[in-house]
This record gives sequence, C-alpha cells and structure tokens, in this order.
Amino acid sequence: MDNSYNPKQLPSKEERHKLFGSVPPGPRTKPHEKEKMKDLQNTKQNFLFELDAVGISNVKHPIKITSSMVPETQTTIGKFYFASSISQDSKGTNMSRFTEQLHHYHSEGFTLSIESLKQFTRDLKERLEQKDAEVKVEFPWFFERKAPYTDMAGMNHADAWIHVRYDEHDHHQITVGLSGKVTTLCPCSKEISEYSAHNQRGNMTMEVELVEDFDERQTDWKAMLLEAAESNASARIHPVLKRPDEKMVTEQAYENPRFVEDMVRLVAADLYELDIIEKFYVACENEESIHLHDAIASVTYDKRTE
Ligand SMILES: Nc1nc2c(ncn2[C@@H]2O[C@H](COP(=O)(O)OP(=O)(O)OP(=O)(O)O)[C@@H](O)[C@H]2O)c(=O)[nH]1
Repeated sequence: MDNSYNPKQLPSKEERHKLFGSVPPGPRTKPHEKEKMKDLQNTKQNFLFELDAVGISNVKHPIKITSSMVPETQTTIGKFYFASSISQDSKGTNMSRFTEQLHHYHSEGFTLSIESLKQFTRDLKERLEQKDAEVKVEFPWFFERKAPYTDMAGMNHADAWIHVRYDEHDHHQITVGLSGKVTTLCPCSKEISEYSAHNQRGNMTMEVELVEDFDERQTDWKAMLLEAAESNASARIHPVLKRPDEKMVTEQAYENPRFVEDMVRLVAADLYELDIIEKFYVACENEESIHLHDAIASVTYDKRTE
C-alpha cells in the first residue's frame, strides 16, 4: 500500500485523476468536422417498419405561463416530450433538433400556451423534415386561494399538461389535463354513524380533448378543469384556514358528501356541458383515512360517438 500521499499536501488534480484511473487520450483517427462525419441517422434503406414516435422525453426546462387566476403570469418547470413519426426508409431522427428548437423559442421569450405549441409543432415538423410532430409538456401550476370567511390568501398548486399533435393533414389535436386535490366526505359513513363522517383527500385527474379552434383567450382551461373538480367536491383545499374558515369548510363538506363514483359522474356532467370539449377522461383517487388503500373510479366519454 502506497501511503506516501499526505492529505495535507495533496497531489495535483492531474495526478489525482491518474490515481483514480484516468488515462492519456488515445489516437484520434475519425474526422472532427461535421461535414466529414458519417450521418447514420439519415441513412436511407428499408428498415422494416415505419415508427409512430421517435424523439426525446424528460426534458426539464423553465417555462412562462399565463392564467386567469392570480398570479396572472408565472415561471414554472416544464417537463417536455417531443416526437414525430419516421418512415420505414429512414434510420433515425435528428434528436438535437428538438432541444435546439426549444432553446430558440426560449431565447425569443416564448410563453407556453396552446397557441404557441401549435406553432411549435408546425415548426418542428419542418425542422425535422418529417410529416408530423408532437409535444407534450407537464408542469406544476400555482394559483392563489383565499380562505372562505377571513379571505386570507395562500398559494395552491395542481399538475397540468398540454399535448399538441400536428398531423400530415395540417390538423392539430389538442389534449389538456389537470390533476388536483379536493376534500371528499364519505356519504356512507355520514349515513350510518351517530356522529361525524370520515373524509379524505381526493386526487382528481381530468384529461380532455379540445376542439381544434379552442381559444385560450376566452377560456383558461386550467381554471376550467380546476373549477369542475372543486365545485363538485365536498369542499375545496386551502393553504390558510383560520377557525371561522375551518368551521365553514367542515360544515360544507358534511352538507356535500361524495363517493369517488359521485365525484367522477358530477365532474363528467360539467365537462359534458362544455362545447369546447370533445372527449374527456375523469378519475378520482381517494386517499382513504380509514384504510391504507385508496378508493378509485374513472369514466371516459367521447361526444363524437353519439
Ligand atoms: N436518432 C437517434 N439519435 C440519438 C440516439 N441516442 C442519442 N442520439 C443523439 O444523436 C444526436 C446527434 O444529433 P443529430 O441531431 O442527429 O446531429 P446532426 O446530424 O449533427 O444534426 P443536424 O445538423 O440537425 O442534422 C445527439 O443529440 C444524441 O443525443 C438514438 O437512439 N437515436
């Protein structure tokens, strides 16, 4: 064992790297210049199958979003998925072009919206030289919430996502979603007990396909989905509650008991009534306070099949 190194007189960084296994660079025989490099991705040959989606996922990037609720603008973290189909005769896609375009949009001060993602997918299709392109972005959305009696405010959040697909016929398919928490009070427990009723935190997930000409300036889809979930729950979730507020939400929950089945049906009815929605999926997952397991229910409905 070589104990000649004294921690108080460390070897140089280069020597330390050698100590831990770094070796000198090997001979460089392949070209450095882009134009001399082999372009495997663009090899044309019969590669057996056309692919539905080729791209990159899990791309975290700061994004600017707007809202009809306070705060009206905010910077949050988007997690992106980018893809396009590729033909049978194409070996691969040029993956650097996805993040290249994202950075370009970012440096131009882009605000994430359905409209900007429609443009983004059109540009992406061109940049990739493919027949379609899609982008999905998930992000935490923050909104101010006031207590029902004292009006004391705090910040709540929900997880939101937008998925825009641009196809070869120049059409956009727009899907948006929101996952947020509500309070639910058990109707069965209320019915059978002499006192009280157990309640839980319910996680509502709504994913809807919007009409192609949906206008975000008329409707904030995040606020719309949040309202569909919260207005049908036993009570809303609040960051700040003083005693008069706590009394109000407790009584409100007791007056509006909900099973998971009730939640998804009531939210489905609200979404059904909105003309801007063509198809919806609604799910409720209750973190039961009297069990270790959760209670779940979901419904999918496509108005176009009527
Ligand atoms: N197609 C493909 N590329 C990959 C894969 N894994 C890594 N890469 C990427 O290959 C990339 C090289 O990017 P390209 O966009 O093809 O580079 P390029 O040909 O110099 O770019 P252009 O000038 O846009 O044609 C790097 O960004 C790697 O991330 C893979 O499984 N498939």
